[in-house]
Amino acid sequence: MIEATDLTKNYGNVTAVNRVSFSVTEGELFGLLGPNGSGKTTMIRMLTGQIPPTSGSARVMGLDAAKDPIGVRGLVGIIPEQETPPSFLTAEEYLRFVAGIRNLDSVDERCDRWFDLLEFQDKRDVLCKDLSRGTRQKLMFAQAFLHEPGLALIDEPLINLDPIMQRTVKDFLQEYVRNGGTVFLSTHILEIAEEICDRIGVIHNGRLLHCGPVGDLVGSGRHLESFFLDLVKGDAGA
Ligand SMILES: Nc1ncnc2c1ncn2[C@@H]1O[C@H](COP(=O)(O)OP(=O)(O)OP(=O)(O)O)[C@@H](O)[C@H]1O
Repeated sequence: MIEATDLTKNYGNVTAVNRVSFSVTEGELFGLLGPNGSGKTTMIRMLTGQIPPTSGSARVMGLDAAKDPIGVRGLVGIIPEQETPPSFLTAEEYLRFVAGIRNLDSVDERCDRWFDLLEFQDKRDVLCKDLSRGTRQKLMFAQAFLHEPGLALIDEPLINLDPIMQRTVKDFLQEYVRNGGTVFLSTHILEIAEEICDRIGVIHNGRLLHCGPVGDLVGSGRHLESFFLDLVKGDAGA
């Protein structure tokens, strides 16, 4: 579903992502972990064709993300970091707007499913500008999955959600991959990765320091936190 080869992004003289290669296969829940400023958002932006790489390439669902960014965005679901829905639409109007752009059928059923699943039926007629941050995050979730994409790329999925809703979203993501979907998420919350991811990549200063199954760490009796801290601190001191 994702094949990144030597992916690199420079912003002026800052190298945000530095020759990163990895792949994600169908049905995987892959987590990209890294401290603040390590390159996670830049990586997701390149994978979704929002910004071109400086060098290297990314194939996403068979398309070159730099050469066919619109094609990629048509196929995948995306929840960008800190993005909020348009302030002048209600929650339902926004979902219908997305459904229209994506040319979806059964729009009533799709909207109802998401208002029910994430428990915000009572907010469907509220203007987005008047929604709480958590409810806006729910709406961003709904828009990303409305077309039932084969691959979803999510930047910090659980930020702003209360523990009950975090549980709902984690359960949903795990069921989604059990049913053949693929998820690429970025986070600096290690517990999320440890709990739900099949495989993790650890990025620091734009470089991928590690890529492997979470089960390997658990099997070796290590906690992700100590593994992560050793990797990142060791790299900082290198
Ligand atoms: N548009 C930009 N122009 C210049 N530098 C940028 C730009 N976007 C990101 N950077 C820099 O690139 C590096 C990686 O940033 P990025 O946002 O990808 O990290 P991140 O891992 O998502 O961080 P966080 O967890 O804090 O969201 C940082 O040094 C950041 O300051």
